[in-house]
Amino acid sequence: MLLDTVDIQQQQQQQQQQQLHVLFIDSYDSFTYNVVRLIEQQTNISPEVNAVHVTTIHSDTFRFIDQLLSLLALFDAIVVGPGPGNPNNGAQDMGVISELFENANEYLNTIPILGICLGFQAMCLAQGATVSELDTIKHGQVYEMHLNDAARRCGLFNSYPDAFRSTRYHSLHVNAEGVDTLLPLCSTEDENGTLLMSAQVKDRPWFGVQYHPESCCSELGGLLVKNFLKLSLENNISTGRWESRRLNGKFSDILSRLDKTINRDPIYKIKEKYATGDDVIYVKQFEVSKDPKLTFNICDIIEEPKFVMSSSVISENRGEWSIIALPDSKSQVFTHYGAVNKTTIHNWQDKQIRYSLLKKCLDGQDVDLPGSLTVINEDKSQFWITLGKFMENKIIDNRKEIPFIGGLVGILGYEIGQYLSCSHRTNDENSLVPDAKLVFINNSVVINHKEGKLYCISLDNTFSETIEQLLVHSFVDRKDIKQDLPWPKHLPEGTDFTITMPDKQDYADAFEKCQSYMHKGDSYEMCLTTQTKVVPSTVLEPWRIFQTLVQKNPAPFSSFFEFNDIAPNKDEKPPVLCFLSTSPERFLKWDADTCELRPIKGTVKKGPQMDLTKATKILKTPKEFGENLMILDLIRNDLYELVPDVRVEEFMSVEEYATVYQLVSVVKAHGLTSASKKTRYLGMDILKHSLPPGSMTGAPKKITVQLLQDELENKLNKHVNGGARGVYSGVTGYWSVNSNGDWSVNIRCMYSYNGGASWQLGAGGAITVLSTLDGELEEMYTKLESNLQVFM
Ligand SMILES: C=C(O[C@@H]1C=C(C(=O)O)C=C[C@H]1O)C(=O)O
Ligand SMILES: NC(=O)CC[C@H](N)C(=O)O
Repeated sequence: MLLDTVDIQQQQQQQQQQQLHVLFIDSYDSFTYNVVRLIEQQTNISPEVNAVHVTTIHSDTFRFIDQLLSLLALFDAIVVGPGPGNPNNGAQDMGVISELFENANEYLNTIPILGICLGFQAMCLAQGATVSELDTIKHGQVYEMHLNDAARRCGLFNSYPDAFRSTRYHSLHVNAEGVDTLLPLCSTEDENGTLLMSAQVKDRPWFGVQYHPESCCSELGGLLVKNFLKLSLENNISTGRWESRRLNGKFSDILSRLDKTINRDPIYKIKEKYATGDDVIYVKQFEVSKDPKLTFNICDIIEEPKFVMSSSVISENRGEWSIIALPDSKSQVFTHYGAVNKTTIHNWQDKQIRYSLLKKCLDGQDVDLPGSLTVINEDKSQFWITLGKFMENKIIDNRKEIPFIGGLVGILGYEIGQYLSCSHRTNDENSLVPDAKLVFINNSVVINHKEGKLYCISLDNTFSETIEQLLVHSFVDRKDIKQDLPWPKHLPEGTDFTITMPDKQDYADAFEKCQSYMHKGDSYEMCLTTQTKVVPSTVLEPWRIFQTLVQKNPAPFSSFFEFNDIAPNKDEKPPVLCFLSTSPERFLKWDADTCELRPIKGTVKKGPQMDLTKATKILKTPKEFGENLMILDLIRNDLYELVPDVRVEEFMSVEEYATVYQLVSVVKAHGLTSASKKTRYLGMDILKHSLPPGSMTGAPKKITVQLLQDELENKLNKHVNGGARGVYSGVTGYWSVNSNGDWSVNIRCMYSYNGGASWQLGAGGAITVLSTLDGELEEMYTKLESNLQVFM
């Protein structure tokens, strides 16, 4: 049946009528989207209202409160979210939020508001309560909440039991004693005494909770939100707000403009259908040994340049596959230099491109671009779009069961992530350091260790016959690969290494500063990292060092990347970026429809006195539990920002590695493909949005990475490139043309920006209020030693 325009308009109006519109004010927190989705998940608010639309803005989206006030008639309720900072600091920490609560006029008094943590504190402060530091701070700790009689009557806790458990993330607390306008509803007990956990502003539809209903360890968070929405609806009906809602066209315009104040544009539009690429793709499959050492045996006989993403230990769902990517003269190399906002694109070892010329381009000089070279002036956010545009025409619908069939492989450094500035040059040669380097691979050898299968794959039917024959001759149908790698376990004798470590006192100072930020409420967890520099007396081949590394520290994500992408020339030495890693940590893996993150947080050193049972006990204590929970909630937030269906699939498992035990959680997002066209994202979008990895930053991410970069690591690591983390703390992996991707966190790695003349090693760990200086120093040294041992 055809509907005429009037019918459509009526239908749209009805739909809008059945939706509540909530304005969420975010203070740059890392749990924001956990709350936003919790609100959106509430359906059946009443027989008439069955959906909620949330518009998220930042606390500084509007400079003046009047701009915000003029919009409030459009919304059915406001949620003021959690966040870093202290409400006593007013607009400096809270943007327009303080004024919102202080602006108590007749009109505002009728608007339903729910304040969470920081939002709750700001609401109470405006009523005359005090907000001050807790003696014993609680970050990522789960406590029992107790309701009082008033809670029973107010509706916010409708259908609640008397007690329930919820997560707390706060350094500050509210004391509302003697404040007549505040009605306490809920409290908890701990070393600090009895603490206010929820209150209502009397005679107003303003509520608040100190705890975090959205945490994955909180009980009944959804019910709290649903009750608030019900109360909001009832309030709005009785005050006439509901009737007077704007339902005209302007309303949707304003909403969609507000929705766009936070940019979540995908890096490219996903097509409905992709070509299969059957006419060009070449896949040849062989039976081989299941031993993961096979990868290294193979690497040893392939003399061509190669990038290796391999496993030296096989675990369930990790390290089952190894990839040997073979760049060739058609491979395009994408390099982004954040310090000068430039991206270069050129073919692998294009003989016409000299490094001296590339340098001139980067310095901004006007030169004719030779050969395949393109230089684009763009910042890092635009760089993602460049990658997206390039891949748009490469995606094919083929062999999805193989994780990698060709595509972009490489490294995304720490500073390419959000909220960080890139101004990264090497101390010694003052040369620019790339913030990202990715190479498009046509030819690869991909191995499934679980099934003992090897694939020679080419995207353009150019797989080298010589290599294929060599592989068949040496490995196919042979189960007897060399058990001991044919490599020596130690670096050649006679090489001396000068090792510069971070200064212990500098580390202690940075640790103390972290404690003070966390006590002030600016951060809940800070991943403080150090850099160590190693200069060998003679330059050793990176491959030679990798051989030693993988034997000494086996891990599911061992990577070898030597970017010889500029052809060597006798007059000049391009600064080759080398990256050797034995990372235990997956950051993000995706296929067309799902993505998985695997944050590691919580570390215990192995030793004669430490077995799995003991380690498990330690890893389940409040310190390690809180550390992991904070990052788990942060990761959920990173995913929830783009995808509505996010689940915790594994909760704090203990995993054993060569030198440590670690606490690992797994979070998955589902339904990437099934999302509506407007909200459809790729794994690469999720990667862009969630870098830098939460396990390397702490929480809340924005303020924490800024404090780490500008106040702490610039001093602590001044001996290495001005304290930039560079490739350390970034990610390494691939975006395959069959829509799969897998990226590991760049930890337990070493990297050189000068072809091996000097090496750097990063190591660190999350600091919380429960950390001790000695404990953190030991953790940092343990991680550092796991790779530094190669040189000792
Ligand atoms: C910072 C590092 O590791 C990170 C911090 C961890 C922790 O605090 O327990 C664990 C794994 C990594 O996410 C490192 O290894 O250098
Ligand atoms: N999670 C929060 O909102 C924390 C609020 C405030 N910064 C505190 O630390 O108490």
